Amino acid sequence: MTAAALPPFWVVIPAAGIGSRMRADRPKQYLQLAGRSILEHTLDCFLDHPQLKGLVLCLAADDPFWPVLPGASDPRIQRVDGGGERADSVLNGLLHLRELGAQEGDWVLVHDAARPNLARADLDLLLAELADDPVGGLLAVPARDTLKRAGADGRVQETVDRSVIWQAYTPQMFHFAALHRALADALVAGVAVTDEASALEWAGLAPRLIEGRADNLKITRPEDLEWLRQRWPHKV
Ligand SMILES: Nc1ccn([C@@H]2O[C@H](COP(=O)(O)OP(=O)(O)OP(=O)(O)O)[C@@H](O)[C@H]2O)c(=O)n1
Ligand SMILES: C[C@](O)(CO)[C@H](O)COP(=O)(O)O
Repeated sequence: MTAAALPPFWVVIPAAGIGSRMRADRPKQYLQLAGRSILEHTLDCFLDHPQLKGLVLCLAADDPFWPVLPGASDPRIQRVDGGGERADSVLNGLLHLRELGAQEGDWVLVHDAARPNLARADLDLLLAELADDPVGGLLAVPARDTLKRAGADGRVQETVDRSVIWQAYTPQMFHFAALHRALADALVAGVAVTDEASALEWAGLAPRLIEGRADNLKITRPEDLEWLRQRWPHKV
C-alpha cells in the first residue's frame, strides 16, 4: 500500500512520566541517544508522515526540559499537560484532539515517548492492517521465552502456555470516540488501564494484535537504553 493510500491519523504521545525505573537525573525521555533526546527521536517517527493530521504531546506541567529543545517551537506539535498516570495523560491528549477538530471515527495512534525505535515499516503496517478494522488494535510481539508463573516464595508454580501470550507495544490505534469513551469510563470506574487496549477490552471489545519488531522496545531500565545506543541507528 502506498503512503497516500494509508488512512489519515492523529497521534498522542504521553511523555509526562518521571522514569523512576531508569534512575537517571532527568525523565528518561530527555536522556541522550545518538546526540538527541529520546523524545525527539520518537517525535521524528511521526512528524513527516504524509497522513498525519496532528500530534499532541502530553508533558508534565512543570517540565523544564522540553522548552529548551529545538523542536519546542515546531507548529506541528501541540503541547498539553499530562496527568498523574499514563492513562490520565492520554485522556488529556484526547480532549485536546477534540479541540483540534478530531471527529468520532478518526483514527488516533497513542505511542509512548519512551519508544524511539519505531520503524516506519511497522507504523505503516499497523495503519494498513487496521484501516478497515471496526475496533482497531496495536503493535505487539509474541512471547519469545519460556514463561513461568511465580509463587509468593519466588519458586516456579507452573510453566505458562506461551503460544497465546503477546507483549503489548505501541502505537495502539483506535477510533477517537471509542477510545475516548472507553478510557474515560474505565478511569471513572477505577479500572487500572496500563495501555489503551486495556480500556477497550474493559468496554467489551477485542483489539487486534499486529506483529511488530521486537526492537521497538520501551526504554524502561538503564540496560534498555544501553542496548539501543549500541545499535543505533538500525531502523528499517
Ligand atoms: N503520568 C504519566 C506516566 C507516564 N507517562 C508516559 O507513558 C509512557 C510509558 O510509561 P513508563 O514507561 O511507565 O514511563 P514512566 O512512568 O516515566 O516510568 P516509570 O514507571 O519507571 O516511572 C512514557 O512515555 C511516560 O512518559 C505519562 O505520559 N504520564
Ligand atoms: C503502553 C505500554 O507501553 C504497553 O506495553 C506500557 O504498558 C506502558 O508502560 P507501563 O510500564 O505499563 O507504564
